[in-house]
Amino acid sequence: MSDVLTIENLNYKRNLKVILHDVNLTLAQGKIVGLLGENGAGKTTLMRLITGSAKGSGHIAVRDLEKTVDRKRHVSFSEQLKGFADGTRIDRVVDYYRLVYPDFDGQRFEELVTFLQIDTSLKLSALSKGMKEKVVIALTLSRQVDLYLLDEPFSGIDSMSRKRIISSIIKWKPDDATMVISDHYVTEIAPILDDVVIVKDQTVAIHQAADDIRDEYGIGIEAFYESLYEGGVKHD
Ligand SMILES: Nc1ncnc2c1ncn2[C@@H]1O[C@H](COP(=O)(O)OP(=O)(O)OP(=O)(O)O)[C@@H](O)[C@H]1O
Repeated sequence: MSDVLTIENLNYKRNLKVILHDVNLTLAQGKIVGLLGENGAGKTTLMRLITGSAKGSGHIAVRDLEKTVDRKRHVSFSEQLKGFADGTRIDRVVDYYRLVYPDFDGQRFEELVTFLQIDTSLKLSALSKGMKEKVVIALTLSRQVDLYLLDEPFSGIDSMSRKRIISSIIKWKPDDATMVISDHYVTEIAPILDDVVIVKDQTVAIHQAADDIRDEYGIGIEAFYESLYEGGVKHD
């Protein structure tokens, strides 16, 4: 399996404050990756750096391509909806996606809309937080790319909808694409994760296969994650 994402010696400061330092991370093709860390750890920033909407020093390559324009072409990032005015109808947003992203798959979007029970005639302003999140997920997953970045897709989402979203991720993720999902909670996504990446102390502190964590420490992902904030993990 080849690598989808390679990050080498990435550093990023904002107003002289170090936000992320010495980040090294390689993600293989076909994985579902949990990007975990507490509030303000730098998860969103890391995603912005990957797409090129934030610029740091170091190297970031998606499918060996380093130029921002190439990276944007191969990455579908959930944050992109932020640029639309509140009065925009969902179907107008979809028109925009069709126009701007040649890889946008309208058929796949229709399937997701049905599955996630979205009414596309509504304006963004008429959507609840959870509904908006579903729209973002449908749009993000409807592009055909190598790397998907979902930033906290479960915020404001009730538990039935969470289950649906998790099912949609499994169902619509292309086999050879990699999906990074950021969250503070891991309970619900833990069972579907292949890899766990933890951002702590302004860097990627841990990147391990989920199965290895279970084997090595004899505990689940959630307990492992929590133990990092309680003075480290203990081996069995
Ligand atoms: N626009 C900004 N201006 C100044 N500092 C910022 C800005 N955006 C983020 N930061 C800082 O960068 C750091 C990382 O923030 P980021 O949003 O990436 O974290 P996060 O892990 O996604 O957090 P959360 O889980 O709360 O969304 C924080 O210290 C935050 O204060």
